[in-house]
Amino acid sequence: MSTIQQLKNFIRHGKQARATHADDQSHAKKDTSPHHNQQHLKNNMAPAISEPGVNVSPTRHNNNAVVNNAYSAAAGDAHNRAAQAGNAAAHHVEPAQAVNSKSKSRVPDENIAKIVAEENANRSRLPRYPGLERWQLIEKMGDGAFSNVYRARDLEGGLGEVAIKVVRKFEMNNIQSNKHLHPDFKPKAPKAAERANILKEVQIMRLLDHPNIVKLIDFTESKQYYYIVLELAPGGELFHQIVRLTYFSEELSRHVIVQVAKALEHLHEEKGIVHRDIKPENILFEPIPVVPSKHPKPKQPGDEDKVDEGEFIPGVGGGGIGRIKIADFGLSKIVWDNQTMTPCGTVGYTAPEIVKDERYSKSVDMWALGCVLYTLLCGFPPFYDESIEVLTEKVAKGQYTFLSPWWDDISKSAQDLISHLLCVDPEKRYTIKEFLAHPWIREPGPTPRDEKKPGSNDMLKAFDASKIVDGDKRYDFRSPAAVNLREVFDVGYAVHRQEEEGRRRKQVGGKAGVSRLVGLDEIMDEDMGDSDDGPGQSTQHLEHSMRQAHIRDTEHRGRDRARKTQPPPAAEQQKGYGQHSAAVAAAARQQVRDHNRQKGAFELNLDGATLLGRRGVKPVARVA
Ligand SMILES: Nc1ncnc2c1ncn2[C@@H]1O[C@H](COP(=O)(O)OP(=O)(O)OP(=O)(O)O)[C@@H](O)[C@H]1O
Repeated sequence: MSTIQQLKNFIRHGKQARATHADDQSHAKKDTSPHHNQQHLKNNMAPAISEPGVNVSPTRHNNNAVVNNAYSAAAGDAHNRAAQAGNAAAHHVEPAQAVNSKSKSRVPDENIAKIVAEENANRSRLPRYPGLERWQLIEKMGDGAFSNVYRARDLEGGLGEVAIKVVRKFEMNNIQSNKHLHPDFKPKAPKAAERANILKEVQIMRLLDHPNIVKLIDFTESKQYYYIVLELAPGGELFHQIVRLTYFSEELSRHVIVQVAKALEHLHEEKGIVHRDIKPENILFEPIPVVPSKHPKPKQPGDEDKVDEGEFIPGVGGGGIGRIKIADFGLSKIVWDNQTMTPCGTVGYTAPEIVKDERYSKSVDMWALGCVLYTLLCGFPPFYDESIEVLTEKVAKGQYTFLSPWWDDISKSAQDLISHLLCVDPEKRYTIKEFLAHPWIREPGPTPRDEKKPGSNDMLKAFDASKIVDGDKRYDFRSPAAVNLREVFDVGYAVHRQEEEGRRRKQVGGKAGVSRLVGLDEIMDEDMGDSDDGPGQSTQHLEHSMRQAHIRDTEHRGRDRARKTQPPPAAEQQKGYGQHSAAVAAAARQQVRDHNRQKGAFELNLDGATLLGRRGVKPVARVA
């Protein structure tokens, strides 16, 4: 199968559940019927989300008559909304729901629709989940394919504020039944794979303890949900700060990228883990107050909308960005050395051929690190084209440029470092150690930029950042602009990962007897023989071991952290959580589906704008 075909499949199938979920959301949001409005007050009395067959007993929030009445009414309304959501799903022929009745899911259709509707009907009305009584949900911060992420407070006090990822098991169960709608979708055991992926993510996070990696605090589950309790990164995604600041100074870019690199060093060198999804969405941060610039630079034409980064304070940060934390280990793998049976990087001596394999595997993260650094410095990604075919080719051939005039004032040393990361040959690409030893990292000299940067913001405008405002208003990350910027990142990374890992798999597969890299993914894919009737033995085993995985010793760490990470009031305005995710992804994927339907081709569309179309300056490609 061609790379492009694989990519199409990746986009269509890997992300479809998220789109389905988002479609439900948009329908729920659009409901302005009188009935809906009448029920609004009652709805604000959030019903606890019940599990089928589980009685919902009154909690301390609803143990009086008034609230109980409201609860019943709201529960009734939830049924109506569920029906609407169900209809909406049917209109969209979103497979996860449309074929649900044919699946052997243990959760009946109407209950799934009800739960999804209750979860998503009103973002300001937070659901209550069975088994999460210890936590008070404060705010929804983001969502993923099968999950919602909330900021929450520990009602028992010790752990302060955390992020809780609530993962819906039932959608994972149902996604397997999509395959007949997509002829080329032939997963081995999708239910097992999806569930195993979550467990694997938790399993990997349990191994990690680093200041630049979001810590796992606890893992529990109910019948229908997994609950992953995580250290809170109160600033949200770095992505939002890039959109906000347009581009970063070299000092701030270094501050960010060094911390990401330290996290990767821990993963690669100490734990033998590859992250495989390093991108601005998965780089979170702790906010700091912005110190106004002592000598504000005059704004250049085209930079009118750029928010001033403020003073950079060495060792602390700038632009509102303090400590960096990388998150989302959903695609991560342990790279095993199957001679020593230890994860690669954990032993002092490793045979040359293994070092080579290991290097290939980890080099995917180094490529991504180059993409992130490039983007931080200029505000747009290194690889872009409106056509997915051309984009694929550009990524495969490593065709990028340090575009003039945007790169004119960025140091040659930074460009040199990037060129060692965006290097097509993984053998020549910098390792994490080489990266950290580069002069731009170790001996930062004076940086020539920021004096003059004509029209740099126009590049961002190609992504239509018109809704971005400063002050206490939130940015509109649901805009097509943000959709497209994210999509460009996602597609670029996916192309590269698939290309490089596919090539490697072929090479390694052909060499019998040579040590093989075995990711936990592959172990799972091979071992998880789940049937429709229930999880396979390996999944069960893993689930069992995960149930034992309550991480008690984090209570201390949590307490310390809660003290340290109270965001200062000024920083409050800086945060930008990932509430866009589902809507953004839905819009993007809808666009993709429409394009596929209309043209039979897959293209990225920037609302008719080419990346350079609106900038009004002729680009000069200088360095390839
Ligand atoms: N520890 C955290 N602190 C603050 N925000 C977080 C945290 N974890 C996740 N988020 C927010 O929730 C979003 C979704 O989280 P995450 O990427 O882990 O979910 P996911 O289900 O794996 O998503 P995807 O399907 O895109 O991979 C993040 O992009 C971020 O905005």
